Amino acid sequence: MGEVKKKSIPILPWMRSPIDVSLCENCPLNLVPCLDPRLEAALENMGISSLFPVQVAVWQETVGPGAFERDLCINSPTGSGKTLSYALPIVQMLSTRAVKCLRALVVLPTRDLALQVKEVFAAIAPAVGLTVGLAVGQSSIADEISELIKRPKVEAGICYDPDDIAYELQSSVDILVATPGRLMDHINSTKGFTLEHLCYLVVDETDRLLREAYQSWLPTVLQLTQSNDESLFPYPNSFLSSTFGSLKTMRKFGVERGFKGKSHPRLVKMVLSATLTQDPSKLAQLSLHHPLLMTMGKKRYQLPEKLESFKLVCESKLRPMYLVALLQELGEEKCIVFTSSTESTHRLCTLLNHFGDLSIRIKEYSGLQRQSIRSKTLKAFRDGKVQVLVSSDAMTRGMDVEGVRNVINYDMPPYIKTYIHRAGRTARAGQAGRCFTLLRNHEVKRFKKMLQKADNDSVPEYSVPSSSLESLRAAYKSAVESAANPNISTTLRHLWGSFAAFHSLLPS
Ligand SMILES: Nc1ncnc2c1ncn2[C@@H]1O[C@H](COP(=O)(O)OP(=O)(O)OP(=O)(O)O)[C@@H](O)[C@H]1O
Repeated sequence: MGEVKKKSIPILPWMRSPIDVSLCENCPLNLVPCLDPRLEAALENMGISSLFPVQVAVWQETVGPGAFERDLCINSPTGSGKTLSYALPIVQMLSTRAVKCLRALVVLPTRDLALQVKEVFAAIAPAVGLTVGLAVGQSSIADEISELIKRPKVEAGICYDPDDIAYELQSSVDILVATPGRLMDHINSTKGFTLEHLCYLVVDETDRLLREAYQSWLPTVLQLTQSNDESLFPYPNSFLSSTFGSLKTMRKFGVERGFKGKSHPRLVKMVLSATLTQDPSKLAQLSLHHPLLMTMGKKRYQLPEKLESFKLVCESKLRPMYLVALLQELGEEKCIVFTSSTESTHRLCTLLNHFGDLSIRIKEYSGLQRQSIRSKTLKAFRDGKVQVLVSSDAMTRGMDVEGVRNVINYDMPPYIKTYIHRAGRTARAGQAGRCFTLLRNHEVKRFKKMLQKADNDSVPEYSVPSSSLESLRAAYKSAVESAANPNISTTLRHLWGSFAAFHSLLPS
């Protein structure tokens, strides 16, 4: 029997002729056409003096001659400035709005990422009188509602039924940054929360958001923002509420300014990723209008220009020692260490913290932790009080921390996409950075093949001095031995299970 050929997914026709963002150059702010001077000043306050290529290209397709005619799919490397590429045109377009209502929705997969993106909007939107809200479940739902919905003043002591005044409730925000779960909570049960005026929908980290259904948030948002004649309901309100429950977010016809000759603006969609999916069935979920693909260069997978990749080949049992030796080599530089799961993150971190005095502050950053602990850790890392974060993939995608010079893959990433997102925590915004991957012998070939997908044909080997390794043996032995102590915690005993085999390698 002949070899079974892997079925390749056909590329959608519009994906075959992308706009090459790498043909754009940085553009000084004073040369950006139509940029509101108040936004120019806000950007300068952020330390930004010119727009990056992806920002210039998106500006041209939105505020510029493109005039938001097409939905945009932006596939541009990690750290290339995708957040501002959508935040700036949206804020510019909304700067002339007369009435406050929710007009832009940005959806991100994690709370930390949403907080980060909100900060970018918050740095520019107030300059033109716009308000940005957050729906991520960081505070109680009641607190979030009071941030998002403006309630009419009520005479002291008079109780009222919110249903009676629902028509008076207004949005307190023009732009909302949300995670899917909390967004659905507000759609389903927050009185006065409506998507009927929504003009812009941004789906950031698209491939991850499309992979996980999150209570069907996307079909719900698309359904609630459809403009069609049916939204001119001839039915009484009682029918509406019995049919749709509290989903009073039907888009009204003609309530907004016209858009390109139409009586109602189309909902403009912008979807972004450093590893955008090409899968037609996934993209179909977005119901894109005449989509335009924007990519950096011709290759599907791109690593940041100034990223250097290295491999360290070592025996499985010696990896903790190699890791510590490498961390010591890197000295004070901020570093993120990636493992394959939250469990191994926890185990590795526990081991590192029992490694004697390393003079390196190392912290775990994991989805198993409470948000308050994670936020504290991230702040300490940003402030330089912690040098090394140990994490698994889910928590750090899209994370932007200034000064991260190194990324270490303690466990080899399973896919090139994973490598790109991990490595992309360094070498951001045109800065240099290094990504080290610890490999076992049997992984070397697979790793080489994987990196070839990102046009990286040869990854040099990085060797840690054998003297450093030698000097760590005793500390490693005692960490392993303390793990064997029956009086210590289950976690350490678990570690002992993993590392007991290493005993034979230790000096007697
Ligand atoms: N025009 C600019 N000038 C200087 N710095 C910028 C500019 N635009 C963005 N930056 C900075 O570049 C960094 C990366 O930006 P951003 O987080 O938007 O990247 P990204 O493309 O979304 O990356 P990822 O795919 O990893 O999420 C941020 O620290 C941001 O402040």
